[in-house]
Amino acid sequence: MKFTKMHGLGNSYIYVNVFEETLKEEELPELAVNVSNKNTGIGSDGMILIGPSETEDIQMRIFNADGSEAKNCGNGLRSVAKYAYENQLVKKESFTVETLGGAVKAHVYPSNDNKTVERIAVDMGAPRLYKKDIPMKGEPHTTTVDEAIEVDGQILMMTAVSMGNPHAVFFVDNITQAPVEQIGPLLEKDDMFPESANIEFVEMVSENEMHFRVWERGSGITQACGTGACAAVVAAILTNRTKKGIPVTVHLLGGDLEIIWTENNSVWMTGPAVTIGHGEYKK
Ligand SMILES: N[C@@H](CCC[C@H](N)C(=O)O)C(=O)O
Repeated sequence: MKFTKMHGLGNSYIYVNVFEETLKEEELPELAVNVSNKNTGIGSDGMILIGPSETEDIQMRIFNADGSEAKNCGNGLRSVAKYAYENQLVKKESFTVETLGGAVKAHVYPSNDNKTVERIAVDMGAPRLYKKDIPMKGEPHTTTVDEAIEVDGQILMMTAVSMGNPHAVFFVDNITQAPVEQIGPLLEKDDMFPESANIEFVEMVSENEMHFRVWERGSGITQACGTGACAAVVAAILTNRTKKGIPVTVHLLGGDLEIIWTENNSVWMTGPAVTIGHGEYKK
């Protein structure tokens, strides 16, 4: 199986071009687990398939390192956009990508010779806030904004946001002391999230800057999470820490993303994507 390894701010995936490779549906979860293993596989946070779409210009499917299929991936979308443009799967700078979490619009900024792309903006669409859309247990048409929950004997204030995939965001005073490894795995699989959740910790620096750490559903601690960064900015706005229309620089372990929730209810994410290399994986 031919593959390309790419990363967005250190959040790396094995990308498979399924316009060319034929993979069986039933082998995908195990393949994702195997390629992601850093000792016996290639080493990554999961596997992403780039393929044809019946409704959009291209399709992305994302599998976490534990083989679970997720509905969206921000860092993956920027890498998919770069790959699709550089490999001429799309021939325009703005195009649409189908994900299980809905369709999104990507815009690539190519080099002068049009051959390479380093920076990509993605319109991730409107955040979904109702419990039924996260999904979360409870009244389907209510939201979770700065709501107290008890985890591991601690009371934490949680804001829940779906960016096509589920996120629970917690604001902390000092990001270096955020209990990512302690609370992340406990909350990820808590009963209140029937499909599990990505868990994020955020320290506000100002209304246009924040520090961010993540425990990703199905992959654990990663260097960055694009949908998580979008959810964090939405949560900061919902809890009056910043405002719609103000660009926010999100400092993740692997680097920075620019996020803005616009007045017309779209969350834009702008940042880099990098190709690490290509190879052939013996299945
Ligand atoms: N790293 C991603 C998110 C990948 C999926 C996530 N772990 C989930 O299960 O929802 C990103 O950059 O958004």
